[in-house]
Amino acid sequence: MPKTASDRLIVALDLPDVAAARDMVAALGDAVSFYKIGMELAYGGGLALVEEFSRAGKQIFVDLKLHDIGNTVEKATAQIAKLGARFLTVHALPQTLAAAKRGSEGSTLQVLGVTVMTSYDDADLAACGYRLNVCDLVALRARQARDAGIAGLILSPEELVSTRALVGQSLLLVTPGVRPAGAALGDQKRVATPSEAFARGADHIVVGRPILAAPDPRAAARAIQAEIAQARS
Ligand SMILES: O=C(O)c1cc(=O)[nH]c(=O)n1[C@@H]1O[C@H](COP(=O)(O)O)[C@@H](O)[C@H]1O
Repeated sequence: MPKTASDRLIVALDLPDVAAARDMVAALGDAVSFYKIGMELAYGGGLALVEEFSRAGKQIFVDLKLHDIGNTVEKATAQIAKLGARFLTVHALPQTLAAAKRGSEGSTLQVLGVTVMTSYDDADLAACGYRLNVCDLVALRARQARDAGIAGLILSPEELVSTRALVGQSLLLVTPGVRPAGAALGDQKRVATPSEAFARGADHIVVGRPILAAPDPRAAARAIQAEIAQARS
C-alpha cells in the first residue's frame, strides 16, 4: 500500500508518563498516525499504550534498542511482538539481529537494526575504541542486517544515499536526526531537514522535540508532513 506523508512521519513520544503521552496524542489528533514509544515513556509505564494506541488505529514503533545475549533478545522480542507493535529496535550486531529475527518469527513485528547513534560522530566512535569511521561502520552494520534478514535500519540522514546503494529496497531506511530548517539540534550531530532526508531516500523519519516542544505540536507535525509531501512529489 502506498505510504502517505502521515505514515512517513513517526513522532517520538519522548514524554515521562502515560498521561503526558495520551495528552500529546490527543493534541496531534488525526494529523499523526505513527508514534514511537522509546525508553523514557516505556520506563514510565508506556508499554501499556502500545495496545491502546494500536486499537485507536495508530501504528506503533517500540524503541528499546535491545542488546543482550541471544536468548534474552529472542524472548524479549517475542514479548514485544505480542503487543501488536509494527517496529522494534535492536542494536545492529550480528548475534542480536539474528536473535531478534527469531523472536519476531510468526508475528507482524518488524525488526529495525540501530547502526550508529545519530548523536555520534567519528571522534565519538574513536573514543569508544572503534577503528571504523561512522560511514564504514554504518555500511558494515547495513550488510550484516541485510544478511540477517531483518526489516530495516535506523541510520542518520547522512548515510541514506550510500546505504540505499548498498542494500537497495531490501531494507526500510528509518532516520532520526531530522530537523526542520533553523530548529535546535540538541544532542543530534548527524542531521538533515525532512526534505533532505526524503530526497536521499528515507522511508520514514523520526521526529521528537521539534514537534513535542513546539507551541502548536499539531501545526509543527503538519508543516513537516507538507515538507515530506513536497519532497516526494
Ligand atoms: O532509535 C532511534 O529512534 C534513535 C536512534 C538514533 O540514532 N538517534 C535517535 O535520535 N533516535 C531516537 O529518535 C528520537 C529523536 O528525537 P529528537 O532528537 O527529539 O527529534 C529520540 O527518541 C531518539 O531516542
